[in-house]
Amino acid sequence: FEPVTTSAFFGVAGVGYLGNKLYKYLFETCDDQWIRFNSSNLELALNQKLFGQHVASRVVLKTLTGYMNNPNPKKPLVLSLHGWTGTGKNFVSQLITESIYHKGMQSGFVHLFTATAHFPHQKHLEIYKEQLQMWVKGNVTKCPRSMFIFDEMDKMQAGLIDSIKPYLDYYENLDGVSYRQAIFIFLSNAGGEKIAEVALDFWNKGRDREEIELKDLEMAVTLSVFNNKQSGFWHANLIDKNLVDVYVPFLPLELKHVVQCGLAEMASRGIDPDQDVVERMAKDMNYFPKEERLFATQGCKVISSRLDYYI
Ligand SMILES: Nc1ncnc2c1ncn2[C@@H]1O[C@H](COP(=O)(O)OP(=O)(O)OP(=O)(O)O)[C@@H](O)[C@H]1O
Repeated sequence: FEPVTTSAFFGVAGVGYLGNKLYKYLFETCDDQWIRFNSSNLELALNQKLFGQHVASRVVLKTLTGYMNNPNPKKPLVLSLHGWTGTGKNFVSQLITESIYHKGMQSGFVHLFTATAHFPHQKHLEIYKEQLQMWVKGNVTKCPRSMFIFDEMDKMQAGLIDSIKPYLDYYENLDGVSYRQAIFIFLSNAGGEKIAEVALDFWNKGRDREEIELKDLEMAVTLSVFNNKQSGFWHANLIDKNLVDVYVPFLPLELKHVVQCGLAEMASRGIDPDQDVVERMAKDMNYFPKEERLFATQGCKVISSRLDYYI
């Protein structure tokens, strides 16, 4: 029997320690080396990269900072982002992930579901429900600070979200798993038209867009979500049960925001931003309502492909 000498022990322990360090350096792990919320980064990104969304920007920053700084949240964070197409809902989700996960959307702890891609067949609803439940449970067990983004909520079959409803609730744990560190983000166009009506009303009254507050839009959003029986929210009664922490309204974008998006797109491609080119492109796009031509029908969504014709 050879007693292990102190130096040999520390040698082995040292190699183990270094190995562990190297592993954590190379592979994403569920700890603060890879997952750390940076509120100032989020604030900066929202201020500099997101155009025309003063309400959404404020609500997202406040809610996320409050939740992430709370060591004992009573439930997982549930955000529901609403608005017209191309107004920045996916983009904001991306900025949120980048402020928490070192790898942003590429993180293995961020899970994106799209109704049409992941749950396309109505007849498979029961299987989807089971799979979704297992996926969420399995991933939160692996990493409590997991994020789940559900895009196209209005195309999600009513009933699907039912299966994960218990996970969004105030339980301390379910079958030994606590969901309180998890973040759920729902994206949908529901409420987009009503939000546009409010924005148009402000414009008609000669009021500044920046005067619009969350309270002016909240009712518009919750009512349209509540009244839409087709919506994936309907069956799950997330509204009745107050499981959604905040509804984040996205305003329809105006020509000046489309121009900002165009300039940002040019800069991101390493091209000198050209105001004339971008304005020409922005003016050729479609706007609604027909008479006022105030809001971009496709928001900033098609900018990157459109720009190619004008450069
Ligand atoms: N408000 C905005 N500020 C800056 N860029 C934006 C904004 N809105 C959209 N964009 C740009 O347009 C792209 C498409 O927008 P995004 O996918 O976020 O729209 P969406 O609201 O999720 O649309 P949909 O409802 O159709 O899914 C983004 O990747 C971003 O580059």
